[in-house]
Amino acid sequence: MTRLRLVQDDQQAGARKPVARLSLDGLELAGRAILGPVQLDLFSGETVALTGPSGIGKTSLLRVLAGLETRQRGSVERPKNVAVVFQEPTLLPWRNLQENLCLTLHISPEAAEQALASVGLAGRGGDFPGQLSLGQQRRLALARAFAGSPDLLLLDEPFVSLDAALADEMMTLFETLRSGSSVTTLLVTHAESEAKRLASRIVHLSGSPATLDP
Ligand SMILES: Nc1ncnc2c1ncn2[C@@H]1O[C@H](COP(=O)(O)OP(=O)(O)OP(=O)(O)O)[C@@H](O)[C@H]1O
Repeated sequence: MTRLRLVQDDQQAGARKPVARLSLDGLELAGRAILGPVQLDLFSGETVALTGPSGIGKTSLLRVLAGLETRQRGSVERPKNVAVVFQEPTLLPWRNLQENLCLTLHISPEAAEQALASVGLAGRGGDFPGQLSLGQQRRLALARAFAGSPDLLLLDEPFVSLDAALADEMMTLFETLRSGSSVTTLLVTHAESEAKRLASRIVHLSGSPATLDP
């Protein structure tokens, strides 16, 4: 049985009220223990990187936080307005870019156009997702996440399998969008360099048996 351990730098915890709080006793999927006891508080405006080897349970933890996975034991507190960006952009292929933004975020066409412009897609609102490169689709997915002004942003390896130049461009874009917002972010990543560049705090999912280091 895989058991997991979360090593968390607790310096920032203090008495502040977290924006999101995960108090997990465990998560079993298909009869297998995936996650053990995990306590994770996310505080206002911070970007926390969640790292760990492949298959350890990073995406599962993110899904629990997002409310997409409900089979866990334990409690999750999250704000109302949560945005999730997955590895693969999840755009509606039969809707144009402007509709993709307006329909999912309930924002005006003008706000949608502004969001498109913020990621270098000005004037492309009438195009369909299939007409975009993967890099452009990923930029749009990021723009959509920020355009909804989320209180909590959950990113699941949004820069993975991009060439180095494009990954760098995406990270710069993320930094720009984040600088105009007070969003609290959890970023799942394999890449130490990415975590160091983007995160104010790094937590590491690892170990067997499942325990939580102080
Ligand atoms: N719906 C599911 N049913 C059964 N097992 C699952 C399910 N989803 C994930 N798992 C298993 O849970 C474990 C953790 O998967 P998860 O995707 O959370 O890991 P990860 O750390 O995000 O991996 P990677 O870095 O490779 O994306 C894996 O062994 C996976 O096979």
